[in-house]
Amino acid sequence: MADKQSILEAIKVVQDPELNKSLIDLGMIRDIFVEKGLVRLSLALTTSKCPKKEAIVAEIRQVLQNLPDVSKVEVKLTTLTKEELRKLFPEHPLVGLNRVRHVLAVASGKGGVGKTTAAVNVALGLAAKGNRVGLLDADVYGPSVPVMLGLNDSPDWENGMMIPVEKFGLRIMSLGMITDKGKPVVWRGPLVSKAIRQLLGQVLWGDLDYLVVDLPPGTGDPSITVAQAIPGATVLMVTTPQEVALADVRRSIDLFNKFNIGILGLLENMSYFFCGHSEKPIEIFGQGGGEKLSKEFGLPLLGKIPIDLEIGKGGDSGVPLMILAPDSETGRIFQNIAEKIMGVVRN
Ligand SMILES: Nc1ncnc2c1ncn2[C@@H]1O[C@H](COP(=O)(O)OP(=O)(O)OP(=O)(O)O)[C@@H](O)[C@H]1O
Repeated sequence: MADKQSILEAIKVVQDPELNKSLIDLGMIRDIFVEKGLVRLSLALTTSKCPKKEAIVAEIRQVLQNLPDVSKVEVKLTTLTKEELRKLFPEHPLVGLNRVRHVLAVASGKGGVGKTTAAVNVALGLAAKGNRVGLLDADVYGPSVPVMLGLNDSPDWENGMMIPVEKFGLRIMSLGMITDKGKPVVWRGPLVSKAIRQLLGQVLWGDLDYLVVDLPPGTGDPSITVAQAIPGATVLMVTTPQEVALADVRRSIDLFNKFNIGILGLLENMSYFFCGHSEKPIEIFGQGGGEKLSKEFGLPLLGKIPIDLEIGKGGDSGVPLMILAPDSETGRIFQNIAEKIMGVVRN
């Protein structure tokens, strides 16, 4: 006859997939009730938004229904209290960057070159390859990730921690989500550092292969302040092909080098355009900028992204290109960039 003891024994093999420990050892199984083949129990999760909760419940059901005299299993979901969490994990294991393998900070020499567009579509490209990906919009001048991804929600708070908003398979947080909407914010150094520390340290990022960070544009303090606040971040530098843009990018690269922040590679955006009347790409903004920088600094050029009206449409409609048309020519370029990044920064 199944009893409380045999139920506990059976569930012992079920682990929390993010913490890799038995649910029993974590104290997550409680209020077990057994009667005439019915098992009722509560599962206390680290967060109610746990992305794996259905999978955990399915595994509990499976192991219990394998017991000879269990016919029905009812699982009630609750969460661990703040005190329980603190006791279990003096430092919560899913908060901050503890379980983030790689941080990619997307930077640019100046504004408007397509840094956010690149950050969003590269993040989606990495997610499409099966990676767990977060996106942090740390652009103090104008956080535009919420608009590009059509997000209006504020993050939920639980036990004093922020839970990233989930969309298109990404875990997303934006400076725009923690400021009062419609109120302009003047970000100065200490305020920037504080806000970034909060976004990094108080958010339940969980287990991530990549956290893509949209840095503030330009060679000024904010991009360095933000990049410095993120331990182990490597930079993806976005440029456009024309000579006048290169001076700013050079300054930006020099600055990152000076602060010992590693640069992974370059992305050239708005490289060419197909007008529809000819097969020949038109290089509206000149050519060769990305290659030139690549040679000068010994950095790989990870991709050349064309001017594509679908990118603009995607940016305005809240549905980015990598969701609208992942297999279009430009979509395949982003897929290729994601593959190259995975080749350079492997787990
Ligand atoms: N390759 C492209 N083809 C067509 N439109 C593009 C392309 N790249 C960016 N855009 C458009 O250009 C505008 C600026 O892009 P984006 O916001 O990504 O630039 P940014 O460098 O992040 O700007 P900021 O410096 O303000 O943060 C957006 O409307 C975007 O849709």
